[in-house]
Amino acid sequence: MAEKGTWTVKKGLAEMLKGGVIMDVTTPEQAKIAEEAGACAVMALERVPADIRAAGGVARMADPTVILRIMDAVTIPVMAKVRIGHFVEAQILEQLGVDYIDESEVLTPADEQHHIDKHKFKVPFVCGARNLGEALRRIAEGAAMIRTKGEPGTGNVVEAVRHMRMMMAEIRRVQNMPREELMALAKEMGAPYELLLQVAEQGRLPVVNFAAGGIATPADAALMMQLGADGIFVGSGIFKSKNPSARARAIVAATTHYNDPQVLAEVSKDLGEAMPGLEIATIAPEQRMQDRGW
Ligand SMILES: O=C(CO)[C@H](O)[C@H](O)COP(=O)(O)O
Repeated sequence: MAEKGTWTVKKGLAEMLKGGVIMDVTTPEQAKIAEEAGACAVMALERVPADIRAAGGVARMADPTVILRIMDAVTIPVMAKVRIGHFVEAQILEQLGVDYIDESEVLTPADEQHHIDKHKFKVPFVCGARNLGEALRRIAEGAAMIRTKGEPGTGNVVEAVRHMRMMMAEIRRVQNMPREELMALAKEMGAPYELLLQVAEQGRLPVVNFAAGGIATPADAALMMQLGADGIFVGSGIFKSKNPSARARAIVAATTHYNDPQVLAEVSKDLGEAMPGLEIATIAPEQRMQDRGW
């Protein structure tokens, strides 16, 4: 059996989630709804991003009691969020035995300059990124999974699209570049050269890349998959909609059958109202979650 905490195991765990939907949940009841709808994992947190946005103040790691109750309620992997740079919250989550930690911009950052040294942990980490340089910096720190950031809690997919298009365009550029130009690009992107070289050779990130932030409909999920996402994170889109179970099932089906318009048309019917959306231009700069971290 592979030893827990090695790079291969950490990365492999994320690969097993490929093609699936990871759903934010705040209670064991929501976790059961997610599992029954076919989620490949759940993410335990105190409030979904739309509620974090509305509440203001400091958003922290969820109460361990709630996380443990969620772990008891489901058989699928349970992830949980820590604040950027808050390595003690991560120590606590590792102690609780969660399957994955999300060092997330959705919570209030604890450190404005430094992310967690994720190599120190046996539990794997996922981190957000808006472009290739940011993704490779997080991977260099030990992230075994990446998700594009989008703008969480808005129900507006436009930023998720922007970040995924940016990531894929940069990967294509690197792939087609003469090798002697890579070092200068590594310097410009602030990306480790060895990782950039891997991207050039493999034509993809060294770890799986899900899409997150603002996905609210089955069509949004399929759009992100067609743009190249390996899977989907949905938070507010499900539990801030009128019928969470139906919408959760539909988003799972749309993620699986993302290239089949007939299925997409079918699963998009009769879902009740989607979450209310937010125009990105109306968000004050200091409330933009995607700009947290670097
Ligand atoms: O993984 C996440 C960020 O850490 C969230 O699950 C994701 O960003 C949720 O965003 P939204 O509420 O817009 O679906």
